[in-house]
Amino acid sequence: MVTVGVFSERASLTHQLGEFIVKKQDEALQKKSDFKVSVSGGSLIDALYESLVADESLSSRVQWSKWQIYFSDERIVPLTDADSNYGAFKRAVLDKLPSTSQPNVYPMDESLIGSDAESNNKIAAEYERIVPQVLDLVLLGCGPDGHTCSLFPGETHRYLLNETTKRVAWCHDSPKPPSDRITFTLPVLKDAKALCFVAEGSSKQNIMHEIFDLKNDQLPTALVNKLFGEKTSWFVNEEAFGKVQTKTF
Ligand SMILES: O=C(O)[C@H](O)[C@@H](O)[C@H](O)[C@H](O)COP(=O)(O)O
Repeated sequence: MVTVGVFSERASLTHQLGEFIVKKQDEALQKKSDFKVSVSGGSLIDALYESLVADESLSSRVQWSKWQIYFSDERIVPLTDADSNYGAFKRAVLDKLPSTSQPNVYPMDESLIGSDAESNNKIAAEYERIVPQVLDLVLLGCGPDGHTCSLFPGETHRYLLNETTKRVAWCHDSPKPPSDRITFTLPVLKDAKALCFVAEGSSKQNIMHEIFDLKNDQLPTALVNKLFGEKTSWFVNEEAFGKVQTKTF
């Protein structure tokens, strides 16, 4: 069963999200010397800033130097490009941390960017090489179409959901620009210890209804709930959850 927290105030959502992440960090650090986490792009990144940097009661408990940070998906653009997920995370979070308290961050190798399929496949393969088998926590967004990572709904994109060998794959036709991306595939989510979605705002109402009431597992997000529900948590606000009827997740 999926765990869902619905919040009326943004500050409570980001605080509880931060508590959740710090708990996962502490659990990981009780057993080993690092916390392996991946982040996604989109509005999640601002929520992470609010939770882990701006929230003073939490920021002092984040042991950044023990974090190993990966990207659940990345757009194939230079890391300084406005579209880069690494770039967005750097500007919102990393640049706000003191130089003495920086995490280890593993961005895509931008030196491999070319303009053909071969270089895009190589970028994915190289990223797969550095992503650990087991992540302690995978942080995910949910698009208004029900995508997560760069796993999109629909037949055109099924090749990514069906991927069982490649753990990181080239997404060559993303309906959300830019078109070329790399993305974790389901095997990475399967092996991770915990998965956590953040979804906010009224633009998510229809898709939340499809995911939680209709349980339409053609949607990658609903499929993640179905396959990995026991280790999946959602942090949503009341606007996003406005049309959801069910109380059993
Ligand atoms: O690079 C990306 O596009 C993201 O990783 C993507 O999967 C994102 O998480 C969702 O689209 C939700 O984004 P919003 O929260 O901004 O709607």
